[in-house]
Amino acid sequence: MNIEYIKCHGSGNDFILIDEITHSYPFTEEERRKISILLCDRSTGVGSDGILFVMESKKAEARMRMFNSDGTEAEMCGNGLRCVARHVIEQLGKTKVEIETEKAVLSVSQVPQIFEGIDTFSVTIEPVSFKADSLPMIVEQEEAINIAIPELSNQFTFTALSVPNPHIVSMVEDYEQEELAAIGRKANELHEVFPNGVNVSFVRTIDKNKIFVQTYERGVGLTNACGTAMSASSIVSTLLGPNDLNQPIVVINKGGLVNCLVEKNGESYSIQLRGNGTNVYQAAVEVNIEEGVWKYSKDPEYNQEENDTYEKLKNYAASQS
Ligand SMILES: N[C@@H](CCC[C@H](N)C(=O)O)C(=O)O
Repeated sequence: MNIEYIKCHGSGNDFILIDEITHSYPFTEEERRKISILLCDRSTGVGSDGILFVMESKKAEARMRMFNSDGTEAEMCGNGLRCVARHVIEQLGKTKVEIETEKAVLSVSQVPQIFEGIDTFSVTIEPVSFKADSLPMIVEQEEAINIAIPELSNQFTFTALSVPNPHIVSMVEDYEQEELAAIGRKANELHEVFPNGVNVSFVRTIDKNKIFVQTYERGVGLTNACGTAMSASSIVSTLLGPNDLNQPIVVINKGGLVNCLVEKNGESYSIQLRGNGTNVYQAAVEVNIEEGVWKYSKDPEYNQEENDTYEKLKNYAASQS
């Protein structure tokens, strides 16, 4: 099967975007899983954190399905949704569209640039729930806010929330990356507490309304950034840290930065996640799914200027962390 794709990223969280609206690929569910494992592999595949399948929708301008590099499907993907937002916005020549995701139809739009030269997309992250059941997380309390999870750590405390994929977030003063990786791995093996796995984030306060977030992603491992995790972390840092509702929070990550605006309506939270949706290159691959092999049928064509501009944002972000 010949598959055209765009290699894209949101804050260095990179994806293979496959447009099933302009190309009708006859993927079965099992094939989507196998293609994700085959192509996302960093040593033998194209290499990426996941695949974004852009599909027809009856409820919105398009539908996004996101598969992690281990072939599991996630309920939501914030950085990926910005890449899909850009793709659909450019295809339709609009500045605002709606995208269907597994749990909700979400508004996405093009907004003023967060950094010079960086086309910026805003995506709404909701529904948000602190109910342990919503992750699910098996715990005595109905909500797990700033609690110890001795199976994971004797040092850090965690807050659990779904946005709507599952996250636990710890506000830390300092940490070693290896500690986060070890806790992330443990959490995703602890099926008696997290039956569907969980994304694990460490949040460091840099200043008021400025945080650094790193995430061990379910189905992937440590990534440069995770959009839903930065959204979840922004909420937790308004609850437990110095950050404000309705004020843009600058979230620095290993791959760049985004802005998160946390809003509260009654008891419900939502987040406006704003950042890049960078197209790194376009290419095509010939894939034999049964044999698990692939080769380029069209070599990558890089968007040099766009990539160079993003490097400037990345360097700036590194100077801020
Ligand atoms: N990187 C994504 C989240 C991808 C899914 C996640 N690994 C999960 O399984 O929930 C983001 O930007 O939100």
